[in-house]
Amino acid sequence: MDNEADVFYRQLPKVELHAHLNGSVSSQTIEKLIKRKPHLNIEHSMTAIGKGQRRTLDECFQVFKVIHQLVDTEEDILMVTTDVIREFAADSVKYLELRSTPREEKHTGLTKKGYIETVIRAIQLCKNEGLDIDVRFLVAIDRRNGAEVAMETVALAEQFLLSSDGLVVGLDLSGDPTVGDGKSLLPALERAKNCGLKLSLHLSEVPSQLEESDLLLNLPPDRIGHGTFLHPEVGGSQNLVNKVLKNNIPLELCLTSNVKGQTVPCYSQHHFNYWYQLGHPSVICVSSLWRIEWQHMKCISRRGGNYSSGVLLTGEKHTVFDRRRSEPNV
Ligand SMILES: CNc1ncnc2c1ncn2[C@@H]1O[C@H](COP(=O)(O)O)[C@@H](O)[C@H]1O
Repeated sequence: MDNEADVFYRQLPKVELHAHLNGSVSSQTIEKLIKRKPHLNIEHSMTAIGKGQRRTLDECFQVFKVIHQLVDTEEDILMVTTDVIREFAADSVKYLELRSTPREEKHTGLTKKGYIETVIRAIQLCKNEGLDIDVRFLVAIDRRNGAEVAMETVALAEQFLLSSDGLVVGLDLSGDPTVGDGKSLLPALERAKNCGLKLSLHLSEVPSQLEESDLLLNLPPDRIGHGTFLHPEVGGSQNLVNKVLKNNIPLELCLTSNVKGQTVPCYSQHHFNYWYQLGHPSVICVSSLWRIEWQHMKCISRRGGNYSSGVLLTGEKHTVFDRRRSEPNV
């Protein structure tokens, strides 16, 4: 049963700016998908990272591959998107930006255009239901798919930017950070920026992305996803930090995701602390299915402090990580 703190965090109005659609599928929805596709022999444990468990980043990406097998028709996408939006609304998220990579599935007839149209239809359905949540969509580029696909994705996003009545607002660059080359994606990202799509880029999620981040920060992006290894203490550089500061680019910090994916050893060493000390705009986000009940908020919030669970509100300085608390078991 929920304790007083759980109820407090759930009811607190929140903003969620970094939620991968297929990373946000709840276990109830996974159940429904598994029932729809028994022939795939997918077990629940293959689609989630449980309480107390950690996985390598690579294993996290294997989980997405399994979920993608379960979500391969317009019908699935409609169900997943409406379920995800309803669940965020039930968690008192008032503004939600979902992001997802449009996929083509030849065996079901799913097209990338149909994928985006279905997500938009789901957002509209939820709006018509009168849910108290404002939802927007970022079309995602999966960096693993290379420059040509990235350019096609931008062309699609551009179409929907003009035709979706304000629902498609931008472009996300994500995918396994150890694969692919950000430099080759630059022309697609520049085109996106020039046509008015907002850019949220996963940058420096792993230490080896120093040069790539340096290059992509010149765009500059409108927001940065993760940014785990930007600062010098963890192998980044002051030059990268200066670029972020100079352009005042907000960071989307996904604490649970980073700890579960083992790019950050524990909450008390999360780079939230670094950017908060600089007074830099940062927003706390969930990222993926390891969105365990907002629990990470408990370790950064002091009673009476000025944090909300989804967004840093005002600037009164106080302990970011209350070191008297033990690490939450999420
Ligand atoms: C753990 N940190 C991460 N870093 C980079 N990309 C990530 C990610 N978590 C998720 N994704 C991206 O989101 C896709 C799943 O949702 P969609 O099918 O697009 O809705 C993954 O395949 C990956 O491309």
